[in-house]
This record gives sequence, structure tokens and C-alpha cells, in this order.
Amino acid sequence: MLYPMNVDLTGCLVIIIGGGAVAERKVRGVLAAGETAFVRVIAPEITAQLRTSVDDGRIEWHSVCYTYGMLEGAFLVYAATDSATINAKVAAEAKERGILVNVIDDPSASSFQIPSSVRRGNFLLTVSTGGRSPALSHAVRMELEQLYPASFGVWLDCVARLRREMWTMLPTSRERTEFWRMALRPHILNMVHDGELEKAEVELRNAALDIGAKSSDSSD
Ligand SMILES: C[C@@]1(CC(=O)O)c2cc3[nH]c(cc4nc(cc5[nH]c(cc(n2)[C@H]1CCC(=O)O)[C@@](C)(CC(=O)O)[C@@H]5CCC(=O)O)C(CC(=O)O)=C4CCC(=O)O)c(CCC(=O)O)c3CC(=O)O
Ligand SMILES: NC(=O)C1=CN([C@@H]2O[C@H](COP(=O)(O)OP(=O)(O)OC[C@H]3O[C@@H](n4cnc5c(N)ncnc54)[C@H](O)[C@@H]3O)[C@@H](O)[C@H]2O)C=CC1
Repeated sequence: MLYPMNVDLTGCLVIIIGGGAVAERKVRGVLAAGETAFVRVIAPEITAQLRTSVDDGRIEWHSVCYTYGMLEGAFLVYAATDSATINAKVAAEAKERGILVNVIDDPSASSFQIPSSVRRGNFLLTVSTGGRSPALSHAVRMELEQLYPASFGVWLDCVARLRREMWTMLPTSRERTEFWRMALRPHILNMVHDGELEKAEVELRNAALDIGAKSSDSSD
């Protein structure tokens, strides 16, 4: 069983061995996390889209075949060639160096796997099958895209702002916990689904005032 973990790649060197269709998708995923990592692709040939990212200065490309020693300094490695033998060699070097490695043709040799994901701003939904059926992850991701519109990203920014305000408005941890458990109930989420963010925010603020008033009554 896999352990879920969301990683901040800021300043990290991510090395992708291979530059084909799958490598391109993995690079896209890394860049979607904010373009704060250093991405290095090592492969004799790369796709047109990867070449565009090289030309734009978003990634670095070493136009050579992989040889032992090229993983030095990496935080994450993708063994993403079309050769099982090369991928296994990359995995062996990564493991020897204690670097996390994703092997695109061998889940059992991977120390991490990439889930399907839906991003709505900082709101991130991920789906994994532990390598058993990537097609099922893809299908569920398509469903989630329909279920969670862009309004959830905007709503998250609003909730994060309110959360900061609640630190002063509701002074105890107990009050804040009670508030958030009550505040994000289905009828509020339904408003978010319908894009009625202002209405949802007004309801939350009123609920916070009620809880604040109740608490000051009981402490009088
Ligand atoms: C273990 C894992 C390794 C890893 O971390 O990469 C892995 C491994 C393999 N994938 C294979 C095939 C396919 N992969 C996809 C799609 C995706 N694959 C992704 C992740 C993962 N794939 C990891 C497990 C994640 C999980 O558990 O769900 C996704 C979720 C994320 C991403 O890559 O960005 C992305 C969906 C993005 C999206 O659309 O949401 C499709 C469907 C399609 O392309 O439409 C197919 C064809 C249908 C099928 O086979 O299911 C094969 C066999 C190749 C062959 O048959 O030769 C292997 C190797 C093996 O299984 O041995
Ligand atoms: N993990 C996943 O999500 C998926 C994995 N797969 C697996 O991916 C593999 C095919 O990947 P594709 O990207 O479609 O292949 P591809 O044929 O498009 O690209 C292969 C890449 O590997 C590079 N390469 C070959 N030898 C190399 C070496 N010695 N050093 C560095 N780079 C080298 C080539 O230059 C090319 O850029 C298959 O094994 C398939 O089973 C397929 C679909 C999804």
C-alpha cells in the first residue's frame, strides 16, 4: 500500500531519463506544481512539446544517453525510457543514492507513483490505484473534473482568508474546530458548486458571529 504525500519541489533537481510521450506527461505534471523545480531531461531524442519547454527555458535538456553517475544531485528521478533494461539501471542507481524513483514500466521497482490529479488553484484532488489500473484513475479523474468546478479554487482562497480572520475572532482552538466542522456542511458546498461564493461567504461570517456571541455569553 502507498503512503500519500504532497511534496514541495521548490529548488529541487528533478531528473527525467527519457523524452518520449510518457516523459512529457511526467514533466508537465512537475511544471504544473508551480515551475519552482529545476527540471533536467536526459535523452538523445525528445518530443516537440518538450523541445518547446527547452526553448522557453522552463526545462534543461542533455541530448545524450543515460550513463551511471548522471543522477548525482537529484531529489526525484523518473526512469522514463522505452527500454526496460535502461529503466532498471536508472532505478538501481537512484536506489543506491537514496533518491526517490518512478519507473514508468515497473510499478514494483518504483519508490513513488504519480496519481491522476485535478487542480483548482491550490485545491488538489488526486486518485491512485497503486499501479493496478491507471485507466481507472484516468476515468475517475474525468468524473472529478465535472464534479469540482473552478469555483472551488476561488472558494479555497476565500476560506483561507476567513481562517486567518478566525484566529482572532474565535480565540480558542475548540471554537475554531466547532466552527469549521459546522461551516463547511453540504448546503454551503452546494453554493460553491453553483458558483454562489458571495452568498456562501456571508453565511460563514454569520455563523462565525453566532459562535463568537455564544462563546462570550457562556464566558460571562
Ligand atoms: C504505476 C504508474 C507509474 C507512474 O507513476 O507513472 C503507471 C504505470 C503504467 N501505466 C501504464 C498505462 C497507462 N497509463 C495511463 C495513464 C496514466 N498513468 C498514470 C500513472 C501511473 N501509471 C502510475 C500508477 C497510477 C495509478 O495507480 O493510477 C497517470 C495516473 C498519471 C500520470 O502519468 O500523469 C496517468 C493518467 C493521467 C490522467 O489522464 O488522469 C493510461 C491511460 C491513458 O493514457 O489514457 C494507460 C493505458 C491504460 C492502462 O494500462 O491502464 C502502464 C502500462 C503500459 C503498457 O501497457 O505498456 C504502466 C506500467 C505498468 O503497469 O507496468
Ligand atoms: N507510467 C505510465 O504512465 C505509462 C508507462 N508506459 C510505459 O512507457 C514506455 C514507453 O514510453 P514512451 O514515452 O511512450 O516511449 P517513447 O518511445 O515515446 O520514448 C522513449 C524515450 O526514451 C529515450 N531513450 C531511449 N534510450 C535511452 C537512453 N539510453 N537514455 C536516455 N533516454 C533514452 C528516447 O530518446 C525517447 O525519448 C513503455 O514501457 C510503456 O509500458 C506507457 C503508458 C503510460
